[in-house]
Amino acid sequence: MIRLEEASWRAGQTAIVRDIALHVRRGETFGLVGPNGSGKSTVLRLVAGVLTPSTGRVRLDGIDQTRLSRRRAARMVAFVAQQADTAERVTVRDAVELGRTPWLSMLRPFGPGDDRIVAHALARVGMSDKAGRYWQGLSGGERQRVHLARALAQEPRILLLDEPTNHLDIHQQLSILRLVRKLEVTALVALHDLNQALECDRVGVMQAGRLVACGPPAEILTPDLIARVFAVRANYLTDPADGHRLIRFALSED
Ligand SMILES: Nc1ncnc2c1ncn2[C@@H]1O[C@H](COP(=O)(O)OP(=O)(O)OP(=O)(O)O)[C@@H](O)[C@H]1O
Repeated sequence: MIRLEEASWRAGQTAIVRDIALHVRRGETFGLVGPNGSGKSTVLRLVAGVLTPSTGRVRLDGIDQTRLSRRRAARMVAFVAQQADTAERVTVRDAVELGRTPWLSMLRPFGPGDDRIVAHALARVGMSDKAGRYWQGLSGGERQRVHLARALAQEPRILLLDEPTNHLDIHQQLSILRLVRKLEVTALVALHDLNQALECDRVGVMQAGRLVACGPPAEILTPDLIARVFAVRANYLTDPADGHRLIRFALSED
């Protein structure tokens, strides 16, 4: 469970996110949407503990994020940031094995159980056949999937994903989102594609550093809100094949 209590973060004198009150329930997949620069990544970084709130609080399963030891936080939360990088001379398997680090110690070295978890994580993102490849030679989408596999190998209770589908082909986009929804984790996911956001349990909408709406996607992502926040015209269409609803966008002036 993730709870932000009136959390704000300032860079110098500039408020980047303000008074964010947000509760992501255990096991829920929560989509965070908003225009470029509205503060989505900053919220994720506050939850990850990369940033500390200037005012307010972030609680993870009831515990104040600032009171968690690094090791405990690393067991609890996995964060896949945008444009995350990795040392170049590692293989895909090495990169995913790093996800096991918070669980290892002198008395609990890497063992067959960890090997199985790593193999399973690679399989879940469809990268088993590339486990021996070097990071350097991977495509953008393959790197993205390896980062997700590392996060899965971490076996976190909370998964933070910053635009996980960017770089991915359409099959991978759909399968990664389905995977995240199926996982028994609390997932907070920053997304640009509002049709993908429709598949989340709930969504939060960021605008200019504030959370301006929060709730079930079909109730929140109305044409009116989309026009106000994203400055585009939105129409809901229904797929005649299966009745699935989707949004079509156009510039307001068209
Ligand atoms: N360390 C910082 N110092 C100054 N400004 C910052 C800092 N971090 C973020 N910002 C600014 O805060 C705003 C919010 O940034 P953030 O990355 O959270 O937005 P975002 O919604 O994730 O954007 P995008 O959709 O483009 O990824 C941006 O205008 C950004 O330039």
